[in-house]
Parts: sequence; C-alpha cells; structure tokens
Amino acid sequence: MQAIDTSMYDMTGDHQQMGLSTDYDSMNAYYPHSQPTFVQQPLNYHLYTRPLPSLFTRNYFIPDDIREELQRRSEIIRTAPMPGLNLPEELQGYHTLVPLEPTVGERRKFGNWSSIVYRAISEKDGVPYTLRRMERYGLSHVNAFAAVETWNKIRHPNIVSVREAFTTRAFSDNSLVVVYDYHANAQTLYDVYVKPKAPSFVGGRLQAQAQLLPERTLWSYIVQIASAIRAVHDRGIAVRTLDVTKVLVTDKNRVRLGSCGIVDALTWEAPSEIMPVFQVEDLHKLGALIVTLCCQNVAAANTNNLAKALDTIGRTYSNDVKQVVRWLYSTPGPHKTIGQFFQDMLGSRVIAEMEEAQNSVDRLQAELMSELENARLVRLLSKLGFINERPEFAREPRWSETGDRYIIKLFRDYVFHQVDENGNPVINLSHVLTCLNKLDAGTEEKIMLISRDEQSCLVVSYKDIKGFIETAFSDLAAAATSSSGRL
Ligand SMILES: Nc1ncnc2c1ncn2[C@@H]1O[C@H](COP(=O)(O)OP(=O)(O)OP(=O)(O)O)[C@@H](O)[C@H]1O
Repeated sequence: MQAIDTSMYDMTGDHQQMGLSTDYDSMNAYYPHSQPTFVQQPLNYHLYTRPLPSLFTRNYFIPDDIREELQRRSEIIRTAPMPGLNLPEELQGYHTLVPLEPTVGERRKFGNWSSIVYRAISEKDGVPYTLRRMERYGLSHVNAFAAVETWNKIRHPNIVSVREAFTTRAFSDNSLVVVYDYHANAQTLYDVYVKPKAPSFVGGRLQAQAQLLPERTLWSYIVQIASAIRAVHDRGIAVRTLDVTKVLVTDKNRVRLGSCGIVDALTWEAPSEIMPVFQVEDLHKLGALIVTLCCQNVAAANTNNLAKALDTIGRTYSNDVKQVVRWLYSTPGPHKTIGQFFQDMLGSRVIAEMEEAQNSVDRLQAELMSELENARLVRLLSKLGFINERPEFAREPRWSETGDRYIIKLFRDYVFHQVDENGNPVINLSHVLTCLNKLDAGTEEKIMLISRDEQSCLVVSYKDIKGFIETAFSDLAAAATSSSGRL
C-alpha cells in the first residue's frame, strides 16, 4: 500500500467504494499533476497542534532537561525510607516518614534546639509534605501556634508555605513539628553554590566543581528573596531564618524561603514590639546571604570581613552588587526598610525579573502545547486497540474484519502500515499524529483506503471513521462485564 497524500483532493460523496483499476487514467485521478484541484479544508480549531515536523524529532516532546528534572522529582517523591530508622509509623495524620538529612552526627542548632527534616505523606490528601521536627521542645504554648497560624496565611511564590504545627511524643520526646509544602529535589543555596564539591573530570581534566553564581541569576535571587521579605514584613512579622542553608532552590532559578515560622514558634515569648528590630535584621541577613553566595564562603559574611568581601565581589560582579551589599550592611535608620530597598536598589532589576518570568511562562506554555494532545491521542489509540484484531465478538469470529470495522482496520493500515515505492515501511510520526488529530476532530476531509490485496478502495471521511469507531467501541463497552471509566 503506498502513501497517498489525500489532502490535495476534493472527493465528494460518502463511502465511495470503487474497484481499483490499474490503468493509468483512473490512477491519475489521484495524483496532483493530473488533478490540480485543491480544496483547502476549513481550519478546524481542534487541530491546534504546532506545525509538525516530518520525522521523529525531539521537538515533539518535552525537552530532555525538563523531562529529566520532572522525572527525577517524581522518582524522589517515591523513594522508600531506609529500614531500621525506627521512625513512627503514624504522626498526627502523616505516614511514611523519610528523613531528608542524616539523622546521626553533628547538626546545626536553632538556639538550643536541633532540628531534623522529614518527608511524610498526608493521610488526608496523599500528598507529600515536609516536616521539620524540633527535638526536645518541651511544653507548648498557645502563642507558639498563633505564630505559625500567621505564617500559614502567607502564600507567596518565594516562600515555602507553612501548613500547620503540632507537638508530639511519637519520637519519645516532646517534639515540635512544623509542616511545610514539599518541593521534591529542592536543594539549599548552600548545597548548590557554597558547599565545597569533590573534584570531577571536566573535559578530561580533574577540576574542583565550584559553581559560581552568574550575576544575572544573582539579581534574580535578590529580587525573589526581597519580594518574599516584603510580603512577610507587610504582615508585621519578620523572616528571621534567612541564610544560605534555609533558602531552597526548588526549580530552575526559583528560590523560596524555607523554615519560616519555626523561630517564632520557639521564641513565642518575645514581645511583638521587638519585631521591627527583627525586620531590620532580615535586611542585614539578606546582605550576608549575598556576600556568602558571591564569595562562596560563609565566614566572608561577617561584618568585620566586609571590606575584604567587597573586594572579592568586585573581582567577579558589578559595582551594583557591591552597592546593594553596602546598603544592606549600612547602619539601621528610619528609611532602612524593604520598601526603600526596592525603591533605591532594585527598580530596573524588578522589571527584568518580570520580563523573564513572562518569557518563562511562554516557554512552558509552548511545551504544554506539544504535550496537550497526548491524552486525547492515547484514548483514540486505546479504542483502536480494543477494536482491531479482536478475535471474536458477538459470536462473530470475524467481527473486527467485517462491516464498518473493516474500514477501521483499513484506516489503521493507512495510518501505520504504509510502505514507500520500494516496499519499505514508512515510519512517519507526523503522518500518524496528523491522521489521529483529524480523526479525533472528525473532519470532513476524505481519504482513500486501499484493501491489503489492493483490489478495492474506499473513499471515506475522517468524520465517518470517527463515527464507526464510536459505534464499534460502544458495542464493546455495552457488552463489557466491567468497564472502568469512559474512554
Ligand atoms: N520544603 C522542603 N521541600 C523539600 N526539601 C526540603 C524542604 N525543606 C528542607 N528540605 C531539604 O531537607 C534538607 C535538610 O534541610 P535543612 O534546612 O536542615 O538544611 P541543612 O543544610 O541540613 O541545614 P542545617 O545545617 O541547619 O540542618 C535539605 O537538603 C533540604 O534540601
């Protein structure tokens, strides 16, 4: 059976069945040079895929890096807990606890408390969450939870959302647990940009892998974190846990403040009047975070080392970055607020960030477009699979070969089993997708289907074939003993 480009012809009449003549005159009727009539099919809004390339290309699919990242995330969500950790099976509606950091060895402390982070699945919605447990918390107080409730109301693209907090004895102590959204494969800024990495081979040479933060990304991070700080200060509270180990990179160039609310819950006795002091401290901490990232060294952020740090920054980054650091390290005063910071230091950077965000939406939407049809096409292919070559149905062993089903079979051949003039298979995904899209849309466009013995052919529209498939599939579905959902 040869590939025939039917889009060039206007064939009228339903189900024209004709004997296939081998004489050239009748064949010529189906070739462009002898039949120049071209009737353009009206644009059908169902056929909204992007122009299709003619061969298998990666353009059909999500780019490899996005696919890889999404698959890694989905894999990480499913990692099983290590056996023998002796963790509670159930914890206030959360189960399947998996530690996200080593449970033994030296750990950094929040004041007097050390923390450990777990991933756990919520019984309510089956979604994974992050649980930060403060060990040996002691007696709880209602004010501690009020602080967490304030955080719970904040929804911001650069803040890991705080869900709830509770105390528990399930770890054989009195622990405080604060629950956050879980961002699979999130890494702290420290892990990505500061932590010394083992040398590895790059281009055949052993090199230390210090990932220097590009200035463009640095500005993006500054704008994102400043925007998060602003949202927090606008609520009359302060971030307080702002450093490279508590800011997460959750996506390509997306950062979010993690661990919010925990210090508020731990130090609930602090008078609310002290909040402006904490807010000014946030600005200093932002400055320290920038210095740490630029110098790839936590100690560089110490105020006593500022001159040296600015010198180091100047070697790689622009003067504007140094200006920002100076501003954030400057002596507090009535004008040293996050609002003023945006005004004095970030103006045009915010515009650049906004443009980049919109470009990113466009890029992702384009990716979405290319995947949009998949579900539809899988449904169609499933229906064809149910119908074609069915050994027996309705006590008729040749059910799938007769009546309208015969046309469905020929259509399947037309889509998948074409051969070129040398008898080699035509493997053209573009052709397959185009046909299936037209079939799903049920267009009036007609195609010629040729029997396998090439003795007869049928001219039939996609609309008709769609109808035949619907009918055949409904017959099967009606007779099915169990059918799960509709296709
Ligand atoms: N909301 C979250 N979603 C996904 N992973 C998270 C989340 N919060 C923390 N993590 C991961 O849990 C791990 C431990 O977090 P933690 O904040 O304790 O960082 P840390 O570098 O161990 O800091 P510290 O030294 O203070 O313990 C980090 O690798 C981080 O990527």
